Formats: sequence, structure tokens, C-alpha cells
Amino acid sequence: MRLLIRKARILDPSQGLDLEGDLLIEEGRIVALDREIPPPSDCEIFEAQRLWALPGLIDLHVHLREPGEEWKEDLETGTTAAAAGGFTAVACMPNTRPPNDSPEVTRYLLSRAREVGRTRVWPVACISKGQEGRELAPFGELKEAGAVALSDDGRPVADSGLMRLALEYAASFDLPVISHAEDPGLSAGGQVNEGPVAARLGLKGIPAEAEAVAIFREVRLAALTGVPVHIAHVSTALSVEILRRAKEEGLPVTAETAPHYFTLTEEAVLEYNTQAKVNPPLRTEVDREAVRQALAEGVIDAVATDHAPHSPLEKEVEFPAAAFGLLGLETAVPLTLNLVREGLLSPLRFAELLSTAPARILKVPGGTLKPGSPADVTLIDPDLPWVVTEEELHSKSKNSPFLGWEMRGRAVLTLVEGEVRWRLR
Ligand SMILES: NC(=O)N[C@@H](CC(=O)O)C(=O)O
Ligand SMILES: [Zn+2]
Ligand SMILES: [Zn+2]
Repeated sequence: MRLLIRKARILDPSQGLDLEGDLLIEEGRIVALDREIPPPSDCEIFEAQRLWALPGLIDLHVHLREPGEEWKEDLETGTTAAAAGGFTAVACMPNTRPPNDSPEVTRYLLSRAREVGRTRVWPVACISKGQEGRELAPFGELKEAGAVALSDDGRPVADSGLMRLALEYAASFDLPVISHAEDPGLSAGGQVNEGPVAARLGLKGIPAEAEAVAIFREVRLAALTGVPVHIAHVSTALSVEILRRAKEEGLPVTAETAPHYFTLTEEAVLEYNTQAKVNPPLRTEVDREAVRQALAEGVIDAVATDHAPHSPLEKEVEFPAAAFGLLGLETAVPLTLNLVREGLLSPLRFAELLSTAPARILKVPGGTLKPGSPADVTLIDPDLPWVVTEEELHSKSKNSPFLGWEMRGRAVLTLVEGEVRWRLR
């Protein structure tokens, strides 16, 4: 099958390309990219005027809840939501039941992905057995089974010595390490950002320092070991300053943030709105502004969603009993496009944050439209207005703080290896 995408705005950070042109796809690969490609015989044509064509978006941080919490999400619904959000690949975190700390779980995820996956699935395995922070998981076996990275996401690795060992051991298997940076002593019992909002609600706060202290530890461990560390879900101005300094020192540290941190503030939890309860918590306007600047300046390298589905069982309860986490896959594109519209990001930087950088951080294929590459392509209508409703969302859960929001911009076509995995209406 051949497909010619015509007159799109082609954005490919891997080649520094931002041009209006055509993209020819054949047998699952990109075979040509040019200002104008004469349609070959026997070719389907997709007219893409006013649309953006990007290397398939890659979400390096999602929770698919399989195995063990399939009432919230499963591999099929999670990857369907991903494709609808414009993603061609997702990296799934290991805090499942059981956690992905064994080659059996990794292999199970990959076999489910082959059977029902709508996108590529890159399993992230545990740093520690059972995510208990005591003993390292079997990195070599996990890598052999198909894990692409390591993280105890959902929980921090509290023991700094164990984290150092994890970095050294991970390096010998060339597995990236992703840190859920949280000092558990400082965050213990916390529900929302520490400050006036927490006080007003009568809830225990989580200070910015709980994140900063942990990020500083990872920065120093990267310096000590020379092994790269990737920081998950950066939420504060203080964290941004630590990362800025680390980068100035030339240390091998990368970081992601999520759209909720550059869109919302702690005000979203007023009235005990559990849909906005997330870890790390939504912070202040100063933090939000710092995160936005960090994305523009390159201090934060990538946008990930931290898509964390929960059912009403976990969310429609009193605030302290509610689970942390919110949906992200289907709202990331319009929320990140807001930063383009505000003049903070160029369209090329947008593509970098959501595709090329995640591929580089995870060391997985993708993030490019170079001829010869697999045809993982996302077409976005950057202006399309739509409203977030439960019916629109493909995720099994509906825990989005953006329900009812008017959005602008949406994926209209998602191709994985040239196959249509999502087409808007
Ligand atoms: N971010 C969250 O609030 N929740 C995540 C865990 C995590 O990402 O740390 C979850 O698994 O629900
Ligand atoms: Zn986390
Ligand atoms: Zn997470």
C-alpha cells in the first residue's frame, strides 16, 4: 500500500525541517519527503493542507494499569487513547499488580501489545524488586525480555546507595533510568502542594523541597557515577533551578514535565476536586511559569503525560482517600499547542518535546521522518476546536480535570508503520 500525504507543514526536528511538502509512505516506511512528490500510480492520497505532519508522538510516561488494575485501563484502551491523542508509542510504567519486575511481566505486556495494542508499547521495568526499594530487579533478564528503561515510578527509591548501584548496574545494560523524584519523609501524608491552599483546605501539604531534594540527589549521583538520569514529572521552580545548574555543569541529566504542570495551579484542587489530585501536586503560578520557561529554554527536555487512569472507586471518595493521578493522553496535544500559540515554543520545538526528545531519552527508534524510517507519523490540525467530554475520551477512566474544557488542536491521523491507528471522523 502506498500513501501520499500532500501539502502538510512537515515538522521534523531530527533534520531541522519545517517546510510545506509531501510525504510518501510505502510498505510501512517513509520513502520520500519533498516539497512536491508526483503521485505514483496506485496510491492513496491524503490532502493535508493546514495540517502539521510530525514524527509519531512518543509518550515516555504512561500508566496502562495492566496487569492487575484493568478496571481503570488496559493495554487496549490505553493505547487506543494514545493513538487518539496522536501518540504512536508509549512507555508504560511498572507500578502494576504485580509490578513489572520480572521478565514474565515484561513479556506479557509485549505479547498483549502485539495482540491488542494500537501503538507501540515500550515497557519500563522496576528498579527494585516489588518496587520495595530494597533489592535491585534483574536488569539483564528484563532487558532481554524487552524492557527499554528502569523506574520505580509511583514510588521513589528512598535509599541513595541503592540508587547509585542501580545507575551503575543499569549502565552496564545500557538501560535509561527514570526517577520519580520524591523525598518520602518530606512528602509523607501530603495531599496537595504545601502552602495557603493546603492550609485553607485543612490538608497536609507536600513541599516543593520534597521534589527538589530528590532531584538534587539524582543530579549528584549522575555526577558521581557518570551515568545519565531522567527526571519524571518536574513540577516546581526550585526543581527547574537545580536542573538548570546541572545542565550548566554538563551533567547527564534530562527531565520531563506534564501538561497539567504548565496548565493548572493548585487552585484546581479548591473545593476538594479529586480530579486534580496528582503526585507531584499541582503547584503555584510561579512554579507553572518556571516550568513553561524551562520548556522553552531546554532546561526541561520533554513533555510526557503521566497518564494515570483511576476509576470512580478511587476518585469519588473524600479527598485524603482519593488516589493521585489524572488522564493525559488525549489532552496533551492541545494543551502543549497552547504554548505555541502563546509564542513560547516554535512548532519545531513542540515536535521535539513530544517526539524526538522522548525517543532520544528512551533510546528507542522513532522521532524522525527521515526516508527509510518506519512510517510512524502524526497529523495534527493545530486549530481544530473541540470540547473534552467523557464520550470523547477513549480511556476506560474519565478522571480528567479538563472535562468540559474547550480545546484547540487535535490529532486527525495517527499512523504506526504506515497503518492507520486513528483517524478523526
Ligand atoms: N502521578 C500520579 O499521581 N500517579 C501515578 C504514579 C506516579 O506517576 O508517580 C499513578 O500510577 O497513578
Ligand atoms: Zn511518578
Ligand atoms: Zn507516573
